[in-house]
Amino acid sequence: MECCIVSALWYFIPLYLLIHLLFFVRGDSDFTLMWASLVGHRPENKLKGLVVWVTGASSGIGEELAYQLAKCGSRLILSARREDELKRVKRHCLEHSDLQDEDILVLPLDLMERMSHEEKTKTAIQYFGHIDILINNGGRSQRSLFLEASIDVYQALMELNFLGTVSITKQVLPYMTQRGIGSIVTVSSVAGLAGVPLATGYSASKHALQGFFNSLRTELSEYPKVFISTVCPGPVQSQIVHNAFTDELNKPVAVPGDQEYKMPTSRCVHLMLVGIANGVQEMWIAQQPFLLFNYAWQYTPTFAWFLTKMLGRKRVRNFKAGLDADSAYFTKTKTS
Ligand SMILES: NC(=O)c1ccc[n+]([C@@H]2O[C@H](COP(=O)([O-])OP(=O)(O)OC[C@H]3O[C@@H](n4cnc5c(N)ncnc54)[C@H](O)[C@@H]3O)[C@@H](O)[C@H]2O)c1
Repeated sequence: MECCIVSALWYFIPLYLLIHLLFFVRGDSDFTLMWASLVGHRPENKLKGLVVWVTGASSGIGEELAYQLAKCGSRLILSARREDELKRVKRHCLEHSDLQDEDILVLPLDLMERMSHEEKTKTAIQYFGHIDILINNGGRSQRSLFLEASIDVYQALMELNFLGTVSITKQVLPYMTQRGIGSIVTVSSVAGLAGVPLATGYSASKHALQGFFNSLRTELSEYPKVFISTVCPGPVQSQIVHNAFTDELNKPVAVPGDQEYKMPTSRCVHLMLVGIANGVQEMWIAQQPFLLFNYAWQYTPTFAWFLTKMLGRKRVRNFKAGLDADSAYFTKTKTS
């Protein structure tokens, strides 16, 4: 009998390790999220009927969040600065889901206008009665060298990505602690875990978010049903490069480059919703080699530094030559 168990283990353990290795190499999310997507709750079962507030809902990840949440049957509050774009997203949601007009509130909001956040939150609460999930998604990236960029750009990045997010959270969280239930989900980035050349201010703002929400999660331990989640995507198809800050405020990115090599927005958002449905606290969502890079940062930082310097040098050189800095990681450098 003992002999049978030992020989079964001889087969089982390598098979188990092989499955893990395959997921590791082929996967596009961390182990916890991967596990949740295999055996966890389905978003369509868990998120139906919940009230979800999405900031930055007018394009990219936020727009796709609106579409997939609408299909799950969540009731939505859609926020960004441009009302016409939000109305377009709302129309699309209504055309492709069973939601009714009254299930979606368009609530224009500028994350940088912090004085307005209390009133906006009251409007949302008055409309739906409560908020189940706040998804802090709105934000902008950066494409400029620190030596060339104005300090105003750094101020704007912190005001928008960090303080804007903290400000909305400050307004919404008391309603959740009062009810004893709710989720605050914040879209951070791989740049919130590791350093990224040409994005020193962006990376700093996302590191700030990581530090803030990791601390807040611990502070809220007496509210076991109030969840704090951070999402760390690698490159995802969206308008993020077009909308990035450069070395001066209001100066557009010269060479946004193509987005094709990045993770499809729908895949990223699907994994996010799986993570939200299963209360995953930190989600790493990235195609390879970015996912491996995250693991390297976590477990072998010296090796990660070596990689960062090698790839970073290439990225900076391409940028200085006026080429698209991003696609340089993957293909021959592209000029448009
Ligand atoms: N796309 C990626 O590769 C990637 C990777 C990691 C993290 N992220 C993060 O994902 C989030 C969404 O970005 P995206 O990729 O969809 O880019 P995007 O540019 O397509 O969307 C950004 C959204 O934020 C909104 N926004 C910008 N400034 C705002 C302001 N002052 N007030 C209110 N809303 C504002 C925009 O209107 C838009 O709706 C961001 O927080 C970004 O940092 C993106």
